[in-house]
Amino acid sequence: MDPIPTTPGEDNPSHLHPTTPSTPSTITPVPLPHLSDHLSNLAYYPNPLDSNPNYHPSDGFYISPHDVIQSHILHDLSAGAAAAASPAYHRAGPRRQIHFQPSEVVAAIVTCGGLCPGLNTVIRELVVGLWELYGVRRIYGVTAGYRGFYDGEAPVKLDPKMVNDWHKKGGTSLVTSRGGFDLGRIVDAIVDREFNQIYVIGGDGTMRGAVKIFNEIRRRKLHVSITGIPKTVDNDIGVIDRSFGFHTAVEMAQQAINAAHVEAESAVNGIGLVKLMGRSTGHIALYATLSSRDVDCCLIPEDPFYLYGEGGLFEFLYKCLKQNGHAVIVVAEGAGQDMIPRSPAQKVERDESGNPVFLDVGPWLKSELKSWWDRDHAGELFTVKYIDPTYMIRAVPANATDSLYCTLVAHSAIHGVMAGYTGFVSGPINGNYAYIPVQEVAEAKSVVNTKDHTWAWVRSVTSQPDFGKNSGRGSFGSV
Ligand SMILES: Nc1ncnc2c1ncn2[C@@H]1O[C@H](COP(=O)(O)OP(=O)(O)O)[C@@H](O)[C@H]1O
Ligand SMILES: O=P(O)(O)OC[C@H]1O[C@](O)(COP(=O)(O)O)[C@@H](O)[C@@H]1O
Ligand SMILES: [Mg+2]
Repeated sequence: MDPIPTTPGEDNPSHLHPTTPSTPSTITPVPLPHLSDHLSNLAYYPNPLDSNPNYHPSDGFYISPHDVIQSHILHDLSAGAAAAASPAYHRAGPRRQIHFQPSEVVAAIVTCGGLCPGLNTVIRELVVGLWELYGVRRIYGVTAGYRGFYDGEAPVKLDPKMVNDWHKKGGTSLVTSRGGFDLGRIVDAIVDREFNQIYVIGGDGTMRGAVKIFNEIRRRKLHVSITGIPKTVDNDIGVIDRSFGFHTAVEMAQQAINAAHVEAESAVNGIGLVKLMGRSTGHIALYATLSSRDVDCCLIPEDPFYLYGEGGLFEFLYKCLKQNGHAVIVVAEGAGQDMIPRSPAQKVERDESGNPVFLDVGPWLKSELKSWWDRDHAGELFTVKYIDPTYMIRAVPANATDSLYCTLVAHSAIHGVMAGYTGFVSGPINGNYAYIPVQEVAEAKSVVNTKDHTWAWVRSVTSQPDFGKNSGRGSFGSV
């Protein structure tokens, strides 16, 4: 493929990079790193989609640097011009000119951190997309997370035939791991294996690692693009609307909540207690509660609760039992951690990636419930049925909605990397796919906002106490 000469105009490769829009606008795109930031004399080529029989690129097909997505689409018009000033991100999608010649691409795909429904779908779509859209033939899977770059099995050569049915399987066929982030050895391995496109699929920790790799690539002035594809079953990554796999996990959680409800309803003073994943955020618990409608109380890390006293959990539950004969509680694994007694060693325990290791809130709460009943209501029948679906909500293939997301996010990543962008993440912002600097994603965190309408909605469907308002009044004050 012949390089494109650099002539002024819309097709000038300099337009692949953020520029000042031709019409004055109050919207300034968030700058997106590009290989040309640290390398000079890059060549550009026509996009092979021009000659792909399945595509007929017409006006508007290719995304220009002037196509942006605003992060805030809700405005208070009384705030005047200031209302429109919110970060705008470059829109994801194919560019008219690409920087990588497909025959020179050596792509590496790696999955890191915990599982999430859809991981295998993203891998499949990266392989098929690189192969079919751009004609890339050298695609490798790095096994067992970041450590796989320099340790263990050699990268596996991937092709569409091999990954054909991966989307039907939960987990990651490339295998994943925590820890094992050795920056120097990872970048050395990238150089040794001549990888020039790195697709990193992972959560917040993975993105922090990707920032470091990106910075090291720039420091060494390597001709390597790196991109992050955000994966988090907890939905704890900021900037993007949500991660793939989150909706699937919420859907899976319904089975546990339904079972807890049936058990609770079928007992005298029955309590169904369900613990759901969510290390430091309660998104899964919240969405599972709202979609179920059988939940009486949703406990999340963002809304510290207490057990005894006026306005506390037990007072509320007693009311539920007297009114309805049963109650269903959903608790996120990160909730109530400050109330669970722990040894000094447990206080500082971390997993291999440095994440805090939590004590199990489920059995603790079950035991507290029993102690409360024995203490305050001895002689009355009481049952607690505890359900912990743990890995069952994430070790499954993606549902249809998440599957579509996986394809769109994988293709977005490919188009961006082929255009020479680097150090970025693809993800939906207000329903449209955007490119976001990986540094920004690594620093952003998505937590449940207990001041907004959604949390008010939870409280209105559950009628659970406003623990924040009442905090300090119970014998386990919130912290
Ligand atoms: N601050 C960090 N710097 C570099 N690497 C990190 C950092 N935090 C986590 N990692 C690495 O990213 C990978 C996944 O992190 P982890 O927290 O386990 O999962 P997730 O990415 O899903 O949040 C691990 O290999 C871990 O060592
Ligand atoms: O897979 P492990 O190491 O048992 O960790 C379980 C944790 O993984 C999570 O699914 C989150 O994982 P990530 O940080 O990889 O997104 C949490 O909900 C849960 O606490
Ligand atoms: Mg994480």
